[in-house]
Amino acid sequence: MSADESTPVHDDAVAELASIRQSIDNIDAAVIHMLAERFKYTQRVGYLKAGAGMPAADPGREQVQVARLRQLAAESHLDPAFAEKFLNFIVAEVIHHHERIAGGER
Ligand SMILES: O=C(O)C(=O)C[C@]1(C(=O)O)C=C[C@@H](O)C=C1
Repeated sequence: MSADESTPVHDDAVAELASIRQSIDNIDAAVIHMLAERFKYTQRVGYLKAGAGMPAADPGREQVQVARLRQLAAESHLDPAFAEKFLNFIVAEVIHHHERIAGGER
């Protein structure tokens, strides 16, 4: 019998997979909503920094953020290296936005 044929075990697995995928989709939606809020705040920071002549990047602040998120990740059984990469990915995009704002782009 091949794995894709209907059996009680297979049907249970299909139902559980569908249920887990609903939760994954809910979590992905929450992540997108949280990122959208974060970028709204960082846009405000971009205008604030540009108006005050402050540099787009703040490596000292980033060091504190990385240390904090690595610690949180470890406590949550998430790979700290992944947490650091994820933060760096977001912050690089924010710095890009800040530079565009400082350069007069909206
Ligand atoms: O806190 C700031 O100064 C920001 O500009 C925000 C932010 C961030 O996205 O968290 C982005 C760039 C900086 O290098 C540090 C942090």
